[in-house]
Amino acid sequence: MKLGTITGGDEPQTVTGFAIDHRKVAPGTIFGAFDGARVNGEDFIPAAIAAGAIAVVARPEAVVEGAVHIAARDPREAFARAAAQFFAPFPPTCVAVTGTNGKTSTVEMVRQLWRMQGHHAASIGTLGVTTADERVVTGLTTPDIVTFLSNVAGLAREGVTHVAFEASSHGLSQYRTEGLPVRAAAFTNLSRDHLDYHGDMASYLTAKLRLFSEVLADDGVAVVWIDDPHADRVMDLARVRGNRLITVGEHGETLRLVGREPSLLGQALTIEAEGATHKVQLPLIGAYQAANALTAAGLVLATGGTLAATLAGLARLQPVRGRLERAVILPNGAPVYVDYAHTPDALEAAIAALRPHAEGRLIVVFGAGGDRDNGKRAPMGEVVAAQADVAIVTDDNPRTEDAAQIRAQVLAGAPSATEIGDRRAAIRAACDMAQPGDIVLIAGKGHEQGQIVGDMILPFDDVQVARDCAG
Ligand SMILES: CC(=O)N[C@H]1[C@@H](OP(=O)(O)OP(=O)(O)OC[C@H]2O[C@@H](n3ccc(=O)[nH]c3=O)[C@H](O)[C@@H]2O)O[C@H](CO)[C@@H](O)[C@@H]1O[C@H](C)C(=O)N[C@@H](C)C(=O)N[C@H](CCC(=O)O)C(=O)O
Ligand SMILES: Nc1ncnc2c1ncn2[C@@H]1O[C@H](COP(=O)(O)OP(=O)(O)OP(=O)(O)O)[C@@H](O)[C@H]1O
Ligand SMILES: N[C@H](CCC[C@H](N)C(=O)O)C(=O)O
Ligand SMILES: [Mg+2]
Repeated sequence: MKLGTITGGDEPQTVTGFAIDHRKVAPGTIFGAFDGARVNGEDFIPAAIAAGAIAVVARPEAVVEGAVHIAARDPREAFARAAAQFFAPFPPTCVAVTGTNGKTSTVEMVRQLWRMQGHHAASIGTLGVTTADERVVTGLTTPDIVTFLSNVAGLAREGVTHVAFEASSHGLSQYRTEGLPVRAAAFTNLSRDHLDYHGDMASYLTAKLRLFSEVLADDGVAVVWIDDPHADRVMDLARVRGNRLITVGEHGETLRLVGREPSLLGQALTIEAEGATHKVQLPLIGAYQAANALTAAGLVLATGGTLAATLAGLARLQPVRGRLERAVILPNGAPVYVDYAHTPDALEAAIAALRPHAEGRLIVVFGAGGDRDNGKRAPMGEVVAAQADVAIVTDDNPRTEDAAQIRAQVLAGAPSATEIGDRRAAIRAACDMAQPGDIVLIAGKGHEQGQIVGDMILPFDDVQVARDCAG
């Protein structure tokens, strides 16, 4: 059904659009008034109506005068449903990925695998909206519901039939990715992050599980990286709802990873599937990239891909921007890698990925973001202090916080680390100390193009800065 008109006033009125920010309301808009982390959207209802809103989705107790009040206990959910009716149709095959780490990598790999199988595919997430032809940056991992639905509908109009999107925990708890049928949903892993927003690990997990308990279609497929300790929770939900389950990993039923041999430019995977043993040369390094590749393969199998084509596709995967990306090789032969690790678990995974390739030392430059979970800072320091040979603590998007204080909280977990606040100077110091056989890892910013200080975004690209050091 297409939502075209709204009744409740004197006569039906034509709906022209949806907005959750009163500054984006035009005549004919349906406005969603949500209580947020900073302000209460209900305070902007009069301004939205003055700007032409014809209906307002808000809690029953909100005051709506001069427009239709669509009252709902959970206005975000009700708004998402209505907006989806307005923006439909969507591509027939949409899949979602949640988990603390690996969402961006997995959706990008799914997009690539689908494309290799001849589909018109796109991915949406931290890197923006990516199609075969272009990448448009949106700013958030999961954009707001209006941007999300209009983007997905726009892709359908362009002929895209397959979309893989990231469902962040923030996005799931704020209903930013609702309303379209999700044919398959994947879980990568759960570890510490975002507790500033969710409070504790149990609530953080609950937010992620909503993808499986509510968002995944009744006849959808749950794809699970089974080696994560929280995988059982996802599988329980799938069993209760009667969803088909695809499990991947060392304990996987569908794709069982029985061997992983690092090679110079990638790794040889041995996978048991459909009663046979398959060898795949994955052109990406690190256990974590193998995990994401298998999860992506699970999603492709869930949406009609054959085993043969999907496993063959893994051997042709292109690297994901900013994820163990080799930025440069220094004149003395030491490589410099850029990775988006910004949690303790991710740092451990990135360091473990590079360790087999380092004949000498592993030198790690890292920091923690401001206005984000401060409880992850010391554990990030601990991981690097324990796993790397040289640790350099620097700044990574201090935002509105005091950068020196963030560094001190990281250093609390890595007391012997070197502190160099200026990120460019820190990267230069790491490159200067690298000897032949060493590896430099610059963690935290990956693909990011700026350093956020206060409300300014100062241009900054780890890859470019590393190249400057080499030249
Ligand atoms: C904490 C958080 O997630 N905030 C997001 C959330 O804001 P909120 O609902 O709490 O909004 P609010 O600012 O309190 O305002 C409440 C309501 O009033 C409306 N409003 C507000 C002001 C005004 O003048 N007029 C008006 O109508 C707002 O549009 C909103 O609907 O909804 C907004 C619109 O969707 C987001 O822009 C905003 O993201 C902020 C900027 C943010 O930094 N979010 C980060 C933490 C985030 O979401 N990150 C995850 C990544 C996680 C990961 O991948 O690891 C992501 O998915 O991107
Ligand atoms: N499966 C995994 N297991 C452990 N660590 C991982 C895994 N996948 C990725 N990582 C680490 O997390 C970093 C971010 O990866 P990616 O961007 O794919 O995750 P994400 O879930 O999209 O992150 P974000 O929440 O910021 O959007 C990588 O650079 C790597 O260090
Ligand atoms: N999606 C993550 C990205 C963190 C990247 C890191 N560079 C930082 O700023 O902490 C977040 O918003 O928490
Ligand atoms: Mg991401």
